[in-house]
Amino acid sequence: MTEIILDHVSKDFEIDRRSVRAIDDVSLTFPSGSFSALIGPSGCGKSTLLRLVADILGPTSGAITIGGKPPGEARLRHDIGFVFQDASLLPWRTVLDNVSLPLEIAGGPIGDGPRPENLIRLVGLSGFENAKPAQLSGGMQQRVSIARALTLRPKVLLLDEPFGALDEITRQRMNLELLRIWQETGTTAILVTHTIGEAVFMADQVHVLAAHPGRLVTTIEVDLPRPRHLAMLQTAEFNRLENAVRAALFGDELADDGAAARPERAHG
Ligand SMILES: Nc1ncnc2c1ncn2[C@@H]1O[C@H](COP(=O)(O)OP(=O)(O)OP(=O)(O)O)[C@@H](O)[C@H]1O
Repeated sequence: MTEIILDHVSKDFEIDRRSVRAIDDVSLTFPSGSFSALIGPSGCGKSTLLRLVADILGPTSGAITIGGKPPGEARLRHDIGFVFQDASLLPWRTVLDNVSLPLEIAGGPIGDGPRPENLIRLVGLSGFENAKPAQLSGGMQQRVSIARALTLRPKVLLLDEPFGALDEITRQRMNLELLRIWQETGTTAILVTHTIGEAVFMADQVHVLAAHPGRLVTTIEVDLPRPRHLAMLQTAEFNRLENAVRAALFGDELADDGAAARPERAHG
């Protein structure tokens, strides 16, 4: 069981000797093996929240548990895989050597962890084991970084806008691949995204955040069946869910825009 629980978590940063509240009293549960999305305007604390779960940062107040234990323990057990927006591969190492890097740092395989060659196959890069990052497209580089994040068989996969820099078509393909990999590995996944459709397509729950200070607005349950298919993007149910996320993101602004677009009616 790798349920992630945030219990009244707040995070302050010191900027110019001033304290800025980045996360304000967020309580969230990410069920074991679920796929969740975090969406919200720039500065609402999405990346900070992921970094708190990954134990890169500590909360100012409140508590976080991963499978009932503090994030520091999960990190030491290599239970957390992190994929960043930038693939951040080592340019002088081959695909295989980049994927193997966490094993080298950890000093060898952890239990019955997957072999790097198998992970490269899982992310669809068989035949590119000896390529250098510069010889790969952006999408292929992100596949390598996903394989690298899975090398130590993490129970938690944190994804900070992993496909933000990719074109729409590649992005959709990568999302489908990511869902396949997630279902095969059974991790608890949290995806940060700026795209409403992506959040709905990928997740079981979409958590909508607001900024200044970063806080939870609402959670939208996505009950679309799995596995997800691209055809679902065109269904009325998908549209309804997108609209629900949009309404939570924009709130009253949506209604105001509607009034502004109908000035003649507004004036009778
Ligand atoms: N290391 C830091 N030091 C000081 N302030 C920080 C630090 N990291 C984040 N912040 C502040 O915390 C707030 C939330 O930042 P964060 O990067 O988590 O937001 P975000 O929702 O991921 O934004 P974006 O969508 O633009 O990436 C911002 O006001 C930011 O300035």
